Amino acid sequence: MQDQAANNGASPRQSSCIVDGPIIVGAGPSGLAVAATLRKHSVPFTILERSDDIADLWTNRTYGRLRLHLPKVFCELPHVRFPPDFPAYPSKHDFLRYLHSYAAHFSIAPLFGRVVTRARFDESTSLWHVTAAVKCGEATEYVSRWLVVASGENAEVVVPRVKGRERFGGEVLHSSEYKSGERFKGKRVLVVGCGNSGMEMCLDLCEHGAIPFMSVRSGVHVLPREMLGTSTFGIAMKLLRWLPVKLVDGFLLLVAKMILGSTEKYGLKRPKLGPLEIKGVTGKSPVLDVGAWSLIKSGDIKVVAEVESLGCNGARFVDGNEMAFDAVIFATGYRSNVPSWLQDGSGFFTEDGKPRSRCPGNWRGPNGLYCVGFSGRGLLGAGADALRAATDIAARWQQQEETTVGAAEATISPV
Ligand SMILES: Cc1cc2nc3c(=O)[nH]c(=O)nc-3n(C[C@H](O)[C@H](O)[C@H](O)COP(=O)(O)OP(=O)(O)OC[C@H]3O[C@@H](n4cnc5c(N)ncnc54)[C@H](O)[C@@H]3O)c2cc1C
Ligand SMILES: NC(=O)C1=CN([C@@H]2O[C@H](COP(=O)(O)OP(=O)(O)OC[C@H]3O[C@@H](n4cnc5c(N)ncnc54)[C@H](OP(=O)(O)O)[C@@H]3O)[C@@H](O)[C@H]2O)C=CC1
Ligand SMILES: O=C(O)C(=O)Cc1c[nH]c2ccccc12
Repeated sequence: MQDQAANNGASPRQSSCIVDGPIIVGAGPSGLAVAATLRKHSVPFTILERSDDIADLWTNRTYGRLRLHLPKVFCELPHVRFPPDFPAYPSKHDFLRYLHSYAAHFSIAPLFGRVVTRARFDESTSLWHVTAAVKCGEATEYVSRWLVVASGENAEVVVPRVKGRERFGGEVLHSSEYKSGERFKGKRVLVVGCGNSGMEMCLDLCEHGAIPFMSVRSGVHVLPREMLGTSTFGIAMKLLRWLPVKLVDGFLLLVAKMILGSTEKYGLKRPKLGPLEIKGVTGKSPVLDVGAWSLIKSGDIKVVAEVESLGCNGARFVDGNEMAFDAVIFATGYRSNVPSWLQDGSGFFTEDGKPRSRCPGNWRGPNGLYCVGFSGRGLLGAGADALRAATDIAARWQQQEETTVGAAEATISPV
């Protein structure tokens, strides 16, 4: 890394350095997988990570009971298998252990505490200028030919504006702040949202003696995590090799109905598009049930309508019902933060901060821009993107090195 200027005179203080190899934004699974693959090709890199450790989402923004909900073979990063003693569905602690040893194995040392606030492409030099806020208003500009966006589809929380929220006297939190149901024992808790987070928190609340209510707006596909002893996801992947997605969805829904019964009867309408098709088209994940469904059937988890407003001690719903609650937890999902920092002149990303083109053509943008972990296919998709992006960068890096060495040899060779 080459230091360019101590301070350009602008306020706040900003230093600038040209880095060797690409700049990677984010040290989650995607950023680590890109770095590992670059390491294999002997390409240097710089990772900028806002938090003070790797895998911030998994370390700090997930609940205690979380397990991978896809079988382990679908969650491994490129080049390193999970240890053989890992369970079929590793816990978040298992997964974190793996990620730390992955980073150590490839000697990946991100620069922590660097919040990327701006990235712009300079047409005149064909270089990316990436600004990262460090602390106390200080900032550093990193300059490179290549920029890898690996900041995640789940970078920021989504909390809807609900009328009367400021009047509600109980605790309000987002699922990313929820650790365990222990402290809600005996409390009436409204969980807004019925994705995997909403479902699993309701299950956890029940198991800790709380009284959960799950507010549903538009419904969701609930699938058993396993069908006849085999993972539903694994079956779907196998069938997709031979059959179109609509047929596979039809099969999954038929078996789900046989195993779970009708979900509509309990207030969970199924979307019009099938579970895999809707995941591909909108990114909405089906719920892979790990136990909440039977508690919905037994009435321990109560399904309620969309929230209309909050009051001092409870909520009003769009169907006119009103109920008292001690706490409200928004399990309303996440969003990308790319639009807040990437100046994307070419419109490669949408306003939602996801690549405009669909998988598999979504990992490479113009001008040395790459995008890893935005294919809506979880860790499996992140690993595939990482391999493609890092291999492409490595080829260009090698080319550049050869040109530079060639030019240097030409300069020093005797005439
Ligand atoms: C609760 C939960 C459970 C999940 N379970 C599964 C599962 O079982 N299987 C599966 O396949 N997928 C799962 N997912 C999907 C999840 O997106 C992936 O597992 C994985 O975390 C994606 O990795 P990533 O590196 O792309 O993003 P992240 O893990 O979100 O990592 C992005 C990193 O970028 C950093 N960052 C963001 N913005 C900036 C910035 N401006 N400057 C600097 N750094 C920044 C973040 O701090 C973070 O460390 C789950 C998601 C959630 C929320
Ligand atoms: N064990 C595991 O592996 C787990 C994996 N995950 C994954 O993490 C990702 C995020 O999941 P999750 O946190 O559940 O988020 P999701 O985006 O999947 O679900 C959000 C939920 O909140 C609802 N919602 C959003 N906005 C509003 C609003 N304004 N008013 C009312 N309801 C609203 C949505 O309803 P609507 O459909 O109407 O918009 C939906 O039910 C997913 O990929 C998921 O699969 C999460 C937890 C556990
Ligand atoms: O946890 C998620 O939502 C994931 O992104 C993993 C995932 C990728 N493809 C899927 C299809 C069905 C269910 C989960 C996933």
